[in-house]
Amino acid sequence: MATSITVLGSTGVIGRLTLEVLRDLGDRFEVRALTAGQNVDLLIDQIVATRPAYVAVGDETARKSLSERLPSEFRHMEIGVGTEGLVTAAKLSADVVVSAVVGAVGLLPTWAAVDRGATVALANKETLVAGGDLIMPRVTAQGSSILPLDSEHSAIFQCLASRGSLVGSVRKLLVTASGGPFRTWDEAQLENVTVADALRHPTWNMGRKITIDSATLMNKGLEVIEAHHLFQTPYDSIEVVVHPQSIIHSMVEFVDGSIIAQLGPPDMRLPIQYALTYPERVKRQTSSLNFAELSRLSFEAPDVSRFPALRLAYEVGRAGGYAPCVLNAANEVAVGAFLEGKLPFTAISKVVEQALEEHEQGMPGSIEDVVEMDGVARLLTQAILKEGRWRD
Ligand SMILES: NC(=O)C1=CN([C@@H]2O[C@H](COP(=O)(O)OP(=O)(O)OC[C@H]3O[C@@H](n4cnc5c(N)ncnc54)[C@H](OP(=O)(O)O)[C@@H]3O)[C@@H](O)[C@H]2O)C=CC1
Ligand SMILES: CC(=O)[C@@H](O)[C@H](O)COP(=O)(O)O
Ligand SMILES: [Mn+2]
Repeated sequence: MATSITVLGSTGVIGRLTLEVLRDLGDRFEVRALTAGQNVDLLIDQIVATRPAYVAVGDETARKSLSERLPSEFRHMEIGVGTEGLVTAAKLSADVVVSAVVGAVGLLPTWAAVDRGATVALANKETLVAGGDLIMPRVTAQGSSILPLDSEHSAIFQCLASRGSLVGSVRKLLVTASGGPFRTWDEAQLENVTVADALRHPTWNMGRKITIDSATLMNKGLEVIEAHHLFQTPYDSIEVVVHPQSIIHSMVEFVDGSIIAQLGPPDMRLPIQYALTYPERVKRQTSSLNFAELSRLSFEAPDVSRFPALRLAYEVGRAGGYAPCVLNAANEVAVGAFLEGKLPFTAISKVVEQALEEHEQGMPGSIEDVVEMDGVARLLTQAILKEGRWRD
């Protein structure tokens, strides 16, 4: 019988690659539901190609546009809207939910999928950053599982899959980072970064928000928190290593000093397929890495003085409570402002730091508390931007 699958964020970079991998895998999968934000044209193509039972879009305007333009044979389809539509999609009885929306909008649908014991293939790291302390125990309680799609976490997952003894054998996780487009830029150059500069990632082709996060190293910070939750590893045992070629996707050092690394070309179809077919490895038409041509793999330490977002992420991870949720929400707002040309690049982490200084401390008791704090932190960050308080 085919495995049923729901893709949240099917019109994004990861969503599109997921559908490509599913197409290549043939009839072992069937699509149950798809969700998009605003890209109705692409969603219509995806509906025609995969024939889901349910779809959802970001808002009422997108719903109206979709229902008017759907080919007649799909006119009967139920179309969900907004967070409610995402949650409905996640609750449908698919075996696997690919969580590939961007941002904390993924919190409630990812929670809904976990809550019904589904397997979640997780790209949406913001959800785990904001709500990981509640989500991971829920995964265990509900018999759900989270399979990482993020390349570094897939790499670590693959390294751990090959270890002999499970408990206590890991010394540290080594999370690799490309260093982003500004790895070699000095502080004066960073003051004059343009949006186009920041969107030019050296090794990966990704959505706009994560591309900016890679440029500030916030992406690596979010990934450290993600690794902490996924692999139940203390922050002192998670190290970031800058590796500009993005060939080693991460490594695990074991207590005997041995290190296992996962390597491959920078192509997200690999971790996506690994999660979807886990624990099987299925043949793919890919070219092998040519080590003679690669010639050099290099490594350096991250510079948290030029890229303070990474330091902030370690700090909030260690602090716990609402702090990681606030960091994430403030970052989403600040990155949005940068992309609109309203905030300098170097101000992104200053805005986040200011929001962390001003926010209310505390511990969320439920996922709804996290969603509420996400909203509060966004309003706080907008006020910080409006009043320029990040300059203080
Ligand atoms: N791209 C990559 O290589 C990697 C991405 N990730 C993570 O995966 C996630 C997705 O990244 P990526 O695919 O690059 O991002 P994209 O921006 O390309 O895609 C985001 C998806 O989310 C949808 N979306 C955005 N906002 C909303 C909303 N408010 N309501 C409903 N749907 C919404 C978009 O819809 P639409 O386009 O129709 O508006 C789109 O389908 C992120 O969390 C990212 O950090 C992790 C590792 C690698
Ligand atoms: C493909 C992927 O997993 C991204 O998260 C990638 O790692 C971003 O690159 P950086 O290492 O530059 O953040
Ligand atoms: Mn990654």
